[in-house]
Amino acid sequence: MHSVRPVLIGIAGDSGAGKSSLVAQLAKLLGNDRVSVIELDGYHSLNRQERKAVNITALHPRANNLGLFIDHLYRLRRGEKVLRPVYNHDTGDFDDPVWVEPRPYVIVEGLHPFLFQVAADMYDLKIYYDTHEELKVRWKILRDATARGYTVEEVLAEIRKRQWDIRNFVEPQLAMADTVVKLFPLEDERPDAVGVEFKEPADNPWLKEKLEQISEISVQPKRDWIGGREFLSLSFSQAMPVSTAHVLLEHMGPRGGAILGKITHAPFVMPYQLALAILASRLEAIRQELDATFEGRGRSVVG
Ligand SMILES: Nc1ncnc2c1ncn2[C@@H]1O[C@H](COP(=O)(O)OP(=O)(O)OP(=O)(O)O)[C@@H](O)[C@H]1O
Ligand SMILES: O=C(CO)[C@H](O)[C@H](O)COP(=O)(O)O
Repeated sequence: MHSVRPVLIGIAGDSGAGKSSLVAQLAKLLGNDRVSVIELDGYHSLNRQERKAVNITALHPRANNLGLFIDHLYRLRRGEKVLRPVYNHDTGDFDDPVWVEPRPYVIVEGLHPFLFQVAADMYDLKIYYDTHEELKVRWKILRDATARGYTVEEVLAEIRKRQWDIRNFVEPQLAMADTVVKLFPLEDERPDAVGVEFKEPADNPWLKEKLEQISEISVQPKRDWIGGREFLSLSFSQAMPVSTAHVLLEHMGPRGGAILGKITHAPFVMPYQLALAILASRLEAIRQELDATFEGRGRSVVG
């Protein structure tokens, strides 16, 4: 058992939003050996055939063993390793489970990481990945019709079938998030050209406060209401000079500048690259705070 608990991060969002891709890139920036990933698809309670037989989508909580997941989250937070189940998207069935160690960062990504309050309370940061419908559908078709063995018509039919479950079991997590990251299409031919909007609760606007400290950037947040809660929204739709981004990242956390250096050496930073750097720097800052707290307690208490 570790004496210093991991930083727990939950990344919620619909299928095809880009969660796994985001996590892979964050892990690279933080150091793969410092990150453990929990893919929530492993906690499906029914395989593909069984879901079809009872006519339920993977988004319904009943198609998932969220009790086991919450138990694992609790154990990881305490610094214990867990035997996590694995879902195989090639076969539509389960593989052998694998052990997950509580490394300095544990990132949980999937459909329901903080649907239930008892889970939501355990995270250090809850991110809702709210990719614009146009990108999400394009990306899901591209992926499911190549890597997951579906036809385009099957993917479109599945998306239509899932709408009620998305509204009821995935989107409610929007209002629980510490930050909502919305990717949106730009009028740009390049397939990777996406804009990024950060929405933060008005009572805890971490990014807005950091941006306000940088004279090179003028911040004009827009107000937004999600699930009865006020959010402030900050939008990035243009490339930013790397020198400005560097000043910003240095304000964000202990390794902000170094993280940016790992992402690009170009003179300009694209919005998605900036978002990655901001998120990784925020996680480094949380890790540092947690280490300082445990240092103060003599590094022996698991919180
Ligand atoms: N920022 C991005 N720019 C371009 N393409 C992207 C981006 N993020 C993700 N994609 C593409 O979208 C597809 C879906 O992404 P990913 O598998 O990460 O989604 P997901 O949210 O983890 O989905 P699921 O929950 O269904 O597993 C991938 O094939 C990936 O190539
Ligand atoms: O919503 C999803 C999250 O990835 C998938 O559709 C779900 O995991 C089921 O996967 P598959 O379609 O490969 O059986």
